[in-house]
Amino acid sequence: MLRAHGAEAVREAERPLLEAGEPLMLRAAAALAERAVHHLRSAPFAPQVLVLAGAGSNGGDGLHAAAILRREHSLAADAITAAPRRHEEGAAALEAAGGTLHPLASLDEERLAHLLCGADLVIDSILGIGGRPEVPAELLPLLEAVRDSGVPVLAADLPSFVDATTGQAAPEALPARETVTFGAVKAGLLLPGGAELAGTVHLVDLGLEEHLPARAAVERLEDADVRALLPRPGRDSTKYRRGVVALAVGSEQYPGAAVLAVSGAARTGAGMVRCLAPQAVLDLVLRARPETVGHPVGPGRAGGRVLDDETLARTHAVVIGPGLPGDDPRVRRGVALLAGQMDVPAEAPRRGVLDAGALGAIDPGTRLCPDVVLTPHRGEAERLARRLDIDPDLPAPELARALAAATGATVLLKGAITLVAPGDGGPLRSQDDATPQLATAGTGDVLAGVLGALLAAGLPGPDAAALAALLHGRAGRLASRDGLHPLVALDVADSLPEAIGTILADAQDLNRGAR
Ligand SMILES: NC(=O)C1=CN([C@@H]2O[C@H](COP(=O)(O)OP(=O)(O)OC[C@H]3O[C@@H](n4cnc5c(N)ncnc54)[C@H](OP(=O)(O)O)[C@@H]3O)[C@@H](O)[C@H]2O)[C@@H](O)CC1
Ligand SMILES: Nc1ncnc2c1ncn2[C@@H]1O[C@H](COP(=O)(O)OP(=O)(O)O)[C@@H](O)[C@H]1O
Ligand SMILES: [K+]
Repeated sequence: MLRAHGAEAVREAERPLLEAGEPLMLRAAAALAERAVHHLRSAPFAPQVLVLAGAGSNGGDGLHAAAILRREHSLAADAITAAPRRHEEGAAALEAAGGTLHPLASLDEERLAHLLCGADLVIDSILGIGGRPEVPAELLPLLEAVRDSGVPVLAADLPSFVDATTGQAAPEALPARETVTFGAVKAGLLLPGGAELAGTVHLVDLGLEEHLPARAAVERLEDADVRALLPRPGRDSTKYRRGVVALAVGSEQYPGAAVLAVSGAARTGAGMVRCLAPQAVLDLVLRARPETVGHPVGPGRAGGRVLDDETLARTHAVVIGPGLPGDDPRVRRGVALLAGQMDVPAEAPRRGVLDAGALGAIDPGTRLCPDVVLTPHRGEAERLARRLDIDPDLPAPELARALAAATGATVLLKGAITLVAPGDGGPLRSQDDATPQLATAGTGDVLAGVLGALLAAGLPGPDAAALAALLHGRAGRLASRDGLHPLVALDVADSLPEAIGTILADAQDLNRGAR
């Protein structure tokens, strides 16, 4: 699990080490220099490095790194000082190593272009965790020139003009090939904004770990976590023990959503998938997925109980919403079931997914638990926020957190980066496993099914939600050959077994290697 922290937590953690006289900046600079050398390994003879240095400690990191590149790697490294002041100790180190510092104000357009023309790598050390996401006017031409030059950028600690805690980024901030981050992954590197600029994140251990708060600000599941979390069948497994999921999905208007959600659940390894839908929808589902257990919802029974008490007691999670109009009786009953407002046996599931059409049935009085997961995309989240009297324009992390706090449910906010705000107030999860090829109708229905299967298997809501986002994103990448070609939603469901198998097989190989 990647665990990231906000700026304040990092400053607190580094304080005791700095007070003890630990040379943190020199260590950070040495690691930065090492990564620069790594990136220059296939560069032409005598490569050149250009450091953009701010006045704070981030600038100090870059200037010391340039000095180390000169002293220890015999590389030509110089700097542009991007602020009226400069980091004096770093500047002195670079000058002593034979480097040149060009004050930005002294460079005209031609001279700047000339410097960039000779550079093989730019180190962005204008701002670190002290940076605000606004670019001063005098720096705009510099950033534009670097961007236009196409020279790869290595960001020191985090891309400049990104808020280390929220990820908020200035539109002009420089995208990096890699971010070499010091002591701890910064939350802003995992959140929308910063994540798009960071490139690969390389963490440098500075001994901060034991001083960081036990609770991270943002977490991200990785492949090793899939192995730990994903239940796999054993010799004593039965279809009931693996988890039974019931999906109230699909209508005359949107019958295909049922096929997609059911396929997502079945392909994730549910023990049994029940589908509660009109007969015409069930016919379609059964043609695609004959293993589905169908429960017809007739016009006469539309408002009635579709599952009897005994069946309900042997169902472990429900998925309500994909392909349902807001006034479908299954929506009202499903929300009432999950909110505990229905007279059902004690064993009836109180865990499940509210998606699409079911999100409209949530009002300010609806109280849910963290094992119920709401899965809105941005538009649905904004509509829900308005009904719950929450500012719909909040940045994504805050919007997800506010919706979770207002409902008690876990909120999975879909997007290029999928955010999960746990209903119990736990750390935000941020999953960046997807491909833009997933932006096509019906892929969200598949996700609801995946999540339903994981909840039915007994995973806590926040874990199930983050894991579902990871598996769904990975299946999308597989289905599109890493974003190379278009996919349709059913391809994502069909790729789930291979996506899961690949992650588990790789983990097994790693384990063997360690033995
Ligand atoms: N964590 C660790 O263990 C280690 C951390 N280390 C390093 O320290 C870095 C943090 O250093 P830092 O505190 O000096 O802040 P940094 O980001 O360099 O500069 C902030 C200054 O810039 C200014 N400013 C802000 N926004 C601005 C804007 N938009 N446009 C223009 N100016 C702006 C602001 O001044 P203000 O405007 O507020 O007066 C402020 O003074 C950290 O990221 C890491 O690289 C390592 O050396 C050792 C190990
Ligand atoms: N640009 C993108 N990059 C990566 N993933 C995306 C992007 N756009 C959408 N997705 C993913 O595709 C899915 C779309 O879901 P949703 O909007 O509910 O579609 P639908 O309602 O048509 O099923 C979500 O899992 C979302 O995270
Ligand atoms: K930086």
